[in-house]
Amino acid sequence: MSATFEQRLDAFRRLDDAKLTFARRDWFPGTSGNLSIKIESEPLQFAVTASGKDKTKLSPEDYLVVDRNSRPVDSTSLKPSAETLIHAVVYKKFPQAGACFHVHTVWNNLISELYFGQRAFSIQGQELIKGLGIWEENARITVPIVENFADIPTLAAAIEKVLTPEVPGVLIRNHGIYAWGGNDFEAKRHLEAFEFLFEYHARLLQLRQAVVSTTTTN
Ligand SMILES: CSC[C@@H](O)[C@@H](O)C(=O)COP(=O)(O)O
Ligand SMILES: [Zn+2]
Repeated sequence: MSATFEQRLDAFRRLDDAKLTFARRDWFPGTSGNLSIKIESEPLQFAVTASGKDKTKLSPEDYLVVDRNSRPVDSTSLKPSAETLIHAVVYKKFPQAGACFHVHTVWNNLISELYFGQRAFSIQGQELIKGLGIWEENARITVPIVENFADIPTLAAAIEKVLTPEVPGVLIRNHGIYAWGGNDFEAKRHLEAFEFLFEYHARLLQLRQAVVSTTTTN
């Protein structure tokens, strides 16, 4: 059965909210980024941003609904995000996921490049790890990093291989992050927590370097 008008409207409104919040933070440079919200699990249907749009703006042609094969469920001139396949991979792997957000930021790109050698970025003992829903004492998280394959099915397959239920996100080298959650509120919280951790860690490295330089030159 196809999503009802009310279900679509609700998903589109939630996407508007998320999009404007992230746009205010400059998380969509150069039309980058894509967002989705699940509408139905069985059969899978989700609302996703249309490809190539300026995601800092709202228009009546921002979103469309696609099926588990990333194909539009209605006849439309809109093209789903070029990376819709990645959203579909997340929803298929994690049936409890209800929203999936992708942004390109300088901090997530820096971390993805710095730690690509290890294919993962780990961080421990930072309070914002709780923002990922991980509450253990002195918790350590490991975010997988995949190569930025230009071919989207190849990229989606690489992502599928490294997805883990422990951490609701994956970095793509010199590209950006995909973060998801049970609903849009949770996916946003996860994305914000990841971005905080990336920026914190990158700035810490810079400051440590500055301290080392000061102490060695004085
Ligand atoms: C314009 S650079 C970004 C794109 O190549 C892509 O990575 C992206 O995030 C947005 O693609 P889109 O098809 O608009 O969803
Ligand atoms: Zn992208």
